[in-house]
Amino acid sequence: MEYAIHVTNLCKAYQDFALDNVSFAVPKGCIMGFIGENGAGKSTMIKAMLNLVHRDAGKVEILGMDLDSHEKEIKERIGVVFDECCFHDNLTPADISKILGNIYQNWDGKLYQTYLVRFGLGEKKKIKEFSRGMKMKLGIAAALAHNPDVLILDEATSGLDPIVREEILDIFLDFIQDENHAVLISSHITSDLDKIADYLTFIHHGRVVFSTGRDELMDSMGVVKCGTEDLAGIGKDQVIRYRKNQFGCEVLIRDKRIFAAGHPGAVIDPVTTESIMLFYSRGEEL
Ligand SMILES: Nc1ncnc2c1ncn2[C@@H]1O[C@H](COP(=O)(O)OP(=O)(O)OP(=O)(O)O)[C@@H](O)[C@H]1O
Repeated sequence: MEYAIHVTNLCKAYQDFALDNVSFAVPKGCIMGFIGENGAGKSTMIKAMLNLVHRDAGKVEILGMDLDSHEKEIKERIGVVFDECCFHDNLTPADISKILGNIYQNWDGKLYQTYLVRFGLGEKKKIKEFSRGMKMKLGIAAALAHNPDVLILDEATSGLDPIVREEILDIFLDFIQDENHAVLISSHITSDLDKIADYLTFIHHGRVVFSTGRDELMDSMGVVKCGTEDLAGIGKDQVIRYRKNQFGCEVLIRDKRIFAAGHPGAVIDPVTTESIMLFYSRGEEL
């Protein structure tokens, strides 16, 4: 399998937080959703894999190139959007086109204008007059307009209304129709990831809990409701996490086929990205 992004054993320590040997890979033609609660380390991970913060250890390869030896080539071929607008308030979208046109060899002014029109962004309006959502859309238009092969987005859809978000998600889905393209997107809007992500990487307290195909997760895991006294009967190897509530508990099951074979007639509910996150973050191990 060819990877668009391949991160191996990345470590980064701050005084009160550390990314601990984070590894994951995004295959070409795929969208990877990066999930985890506030402070889990998603932004630090994204900054470290772009050399925006210093890495203590680990290897980052993007489009088959090592970040340390090919940073300039890599940056030419990736589009990055953060949750905060990185353009100066006094600039207009037209100014940004001039600036980025001088930076990126592949800058496509016409494509940029197409996105501005599509997103309803006036070319001459100053960024300080933009709403948060408009700034996010501008960042996405700018990231796409130099024809990148890889998009890296950190909470880039968080300020957008559901209609624009759906439009942006469609753009990402179109983008990966080219099998050489890939998207890494961190988001708290897990329903968006349920719509577009092929893979999910879940990071918790700076460590990767899982990094795997979304379908694989949805096909294997399930949720079972039972009494607390029934937990032991399910078997430790099948219980990933459980959460107590006023009626008993909910259990995240590792493999619903194995569980169903051992518990004929049991009701097994499907999982969502959000429910998996909640079990891992708030649930208990047996
Ligand atoms: N420059 C810094 N110096 C010290 N600690 C930092 C710095 N940047 C981030 N951290 C710490 O690293 C941890 C992870 O932060 P990070 O922003 O990567 O999390 P996140 O998963 O992106 O969170 P959120 O979903 O809230 O954006 C936090 O404890 C944060 O305080």
